[in-house]
Amino acid sequence: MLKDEILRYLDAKTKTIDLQELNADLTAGGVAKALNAKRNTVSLYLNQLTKEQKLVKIETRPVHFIHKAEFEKNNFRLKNNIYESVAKLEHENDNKNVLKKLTQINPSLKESIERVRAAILYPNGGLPLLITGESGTGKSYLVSLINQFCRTQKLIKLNAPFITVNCAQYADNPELLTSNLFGYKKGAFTGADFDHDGAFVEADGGILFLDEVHRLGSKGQEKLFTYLDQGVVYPVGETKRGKKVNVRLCFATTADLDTNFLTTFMRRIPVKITLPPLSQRSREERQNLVFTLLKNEQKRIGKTLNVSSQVLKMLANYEPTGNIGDLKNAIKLTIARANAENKKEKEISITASFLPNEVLSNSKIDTYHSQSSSIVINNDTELEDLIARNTPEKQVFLNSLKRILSTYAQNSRDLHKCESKLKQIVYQLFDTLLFEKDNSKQIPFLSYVIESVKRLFDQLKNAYQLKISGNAIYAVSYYLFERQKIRLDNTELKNMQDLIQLNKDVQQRYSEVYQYVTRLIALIKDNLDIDLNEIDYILLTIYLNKLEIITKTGLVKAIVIAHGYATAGSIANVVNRLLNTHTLDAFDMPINVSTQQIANQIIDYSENNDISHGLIILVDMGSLKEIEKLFPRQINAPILLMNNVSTPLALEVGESVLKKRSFREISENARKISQLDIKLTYPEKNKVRAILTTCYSGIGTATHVARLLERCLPSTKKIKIIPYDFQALQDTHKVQVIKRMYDIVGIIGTEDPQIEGIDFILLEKILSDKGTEEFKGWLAGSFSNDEISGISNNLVKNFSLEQTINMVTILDPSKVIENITIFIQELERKFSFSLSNQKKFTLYVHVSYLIERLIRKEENNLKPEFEKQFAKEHSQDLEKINSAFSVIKDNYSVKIPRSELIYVDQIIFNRQ
Ligand SMILES: Nc1ncnc2c1ncn2[C@@H]1O[C@H](COP(=O)(O)OP(=O)(O)OP(=O)(O)O)[C@@H](O)[C@H]1O
Repeated sequence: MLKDEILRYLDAKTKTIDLQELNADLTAGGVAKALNAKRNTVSLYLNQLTKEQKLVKIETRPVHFIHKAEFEKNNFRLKNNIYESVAKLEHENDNKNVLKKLTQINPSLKESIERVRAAILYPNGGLPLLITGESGTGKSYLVSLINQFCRTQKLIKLNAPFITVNCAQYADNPELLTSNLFGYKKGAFTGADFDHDGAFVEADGGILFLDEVHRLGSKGQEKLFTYLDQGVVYPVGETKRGKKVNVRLCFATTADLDTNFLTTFMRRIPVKITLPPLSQRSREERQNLVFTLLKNEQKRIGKTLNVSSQVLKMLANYEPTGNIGDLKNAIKLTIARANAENKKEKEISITASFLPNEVLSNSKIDTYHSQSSSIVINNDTELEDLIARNTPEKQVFLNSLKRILSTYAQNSRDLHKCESKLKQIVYQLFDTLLFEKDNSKQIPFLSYVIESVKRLFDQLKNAYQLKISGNAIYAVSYYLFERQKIRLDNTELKNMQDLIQLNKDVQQRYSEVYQYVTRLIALIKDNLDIDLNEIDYILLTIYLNKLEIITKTGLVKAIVIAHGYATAGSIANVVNRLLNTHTLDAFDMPINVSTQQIANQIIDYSENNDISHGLIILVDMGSLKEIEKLFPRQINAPILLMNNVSTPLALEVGESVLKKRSFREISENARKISQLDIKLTYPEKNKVRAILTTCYSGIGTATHVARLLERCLPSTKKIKIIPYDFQALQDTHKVQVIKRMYDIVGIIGTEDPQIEGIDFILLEKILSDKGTEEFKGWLAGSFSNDEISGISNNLVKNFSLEQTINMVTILDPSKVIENITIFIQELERKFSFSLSNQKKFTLYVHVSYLIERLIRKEENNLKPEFEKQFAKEHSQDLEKINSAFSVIKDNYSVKIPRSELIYVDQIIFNRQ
């Protein structure tokens, strides 16, 4: 069939490909001509084969096609099957470091590999190399890596030959071996009917690998001297005119060097290395090899592997006589068996029952490493992540850092392009530190760090009025605990410039979380004396951004400023204790402090605390006039300034803050307590433009929508995106406060809160022509036309359903969509109605977020009385919703709490 023919043809052509000079043989026209077929039909098949991942398409002009597997065999792995250019394709070449990678996985080979490198890089064609080692220790494998290394380092041409001759195949016929190696002349022996070039001539310009070289015998070895000494080979039957060839020689043998080789031959091979058998490798190294082989198999079959800890342990302890070769076969067999039993499953569990008998009986009992847990290996799992489980913390840390920086550099230093990849690396790092390292021991310093981080988080929560999930405390504590052991010197951070740039990008991209992290790091430096730098800003910000950090709906901040050693502090203390919560902050000022210094203190406070809901300042001075004047415009919140502070006044204010009284009420009540001046100022001139996001199903989803939107806007902060609780937007008083603080441009959400004078765009309509136009209109005052058209392009990218769901969950979005679609169909069937698109969209967003919350065991609480009453009134409907959730419950092993059923009911029926 033509399609197969095309594949065979390109397979052959790819063998000798030179990426720098792609020729016409690899184009549709070239293929059509060579196979004498119609160009259109050939094009059709070429594209089909590309889709089937058998070919790789390079979109040069004209377009070229190469055989993927053949290319990867000789060169490097390709992640995609379509590339814009040869340069883009070459970008994937991480084989430059194949030898380095080998030593990362096999530390026992480090010294040998150093010598191999030195031999290869030796001027004028390198030095011959002899590799010894038991069968299956990886001799041939090492030579294949040497081959890749030579090509990618451009030591030989990309299409240079790589010829292997297994001398064992000629065990009984040394003459045949010699003639195959060196060639022969016509008539040299019976049957030599024509001149024949041997392997040496074939390998000219490339690599010749002689495996089982001890089978060469002494005569064969002697014949090699001529080449080794003069670079010339003499075909059998030719004694005068030798042929000059340039071949890099690699030899391998399982035999003893002293008894099987001529000493004169041995003397001519300057570099000899021995690969150790599995039994002489460390447990970590054997485990690394198991990971490597498992990952290779996973890639081959394309399914997710869930490998039990028992299997991991047994494989790591297996020391067969056939070494890595046998280990590889055992792993192949195990996975084949597991796969055969679970043919239809996309994820296969690899348990001990699938292991071959040899592994079960030969694997040593493991008593020492009883900690290890099972692992999941899927398409996204990188070998580095698996290896990290075995590596010392500093190495894990450095490896992650290097991967972050190289990913960033490879993506043209554009955070948007590599955001998800970076997140994956960071989450993996934290997971490794949290779950994989042996944290079971009681370590006093770790307990101290946990206690301190708890305290620091409390301060952070107070400063910014945040709600931070409990996980964060442990994740950050373990991180810091490991981090303080690591001292990084500058030589380890070669890409300092990139680091600084990435840090800036992260700051812009996640400005809100970055602000918290900055404060957190300052607190850590002060309290725990751990030295942190840009790296930590980047890692902590990306990690904490993943967790739910929600600004609690608005408490006003209040501070007491008084002269004297502890006046302000003691007033605030009393009030905080009486109110049983941290409500007031305090600043004690020296007696002779200037008003300007006080103002500076306040500005400083406003920069480190979330005062967006307002700031009350209680001072002990007689006149406010002077202070008020000193507040420059940068304090961007309403400020209520009161003088003559006393404990009763502070208590009244503290209580009012907790009760969320308005500034007007607070002022009136304060006047009842004492004689005082009160000034209220609004930052009218500096009002920030803001777009609000809201979602019927709660602040969590609104926050996610806000993040999606932030991704679309340039990071100029000309417009703030603020998530708001839908219920809060129903409260006219709260809306008034928001309006006073911000110039609200519009609201985007899943339900219109119907605020007078403020435009609303339905989330699902934002991509419609009308929605996008309206949104662009909102931006007109703040951005240039170019920026606006960039933003509208970003909208299309970020607001597809898949993207939206991708953003709100860590789960596989396509699976999530699939399951929610079934859930919605079930709902419609059970209630015999059909939901509007808007409702469906809301359900997709809400339920995907809900699944993730349930997996993380975070609940969305309702007031108990309300929940009870609601459940009583609508029990049948809640039951139907619950049973429609079966698909979600089964697939994610979660239970749906009653409060969540009520949320869904509210979305469907708008019931309050
Ligand atoms: N470090 C390694 N990482 C991953 N796979 C390896 C490694 N070393 C060897 N292998 C794999 O193990 C198998 C056996 O290795 P190889 O054939 O290179 O061993 P050998 O020493 O040449 O054996 P023999 O002497 O029997 O020819 C091969 O399939 C190879 O791909």
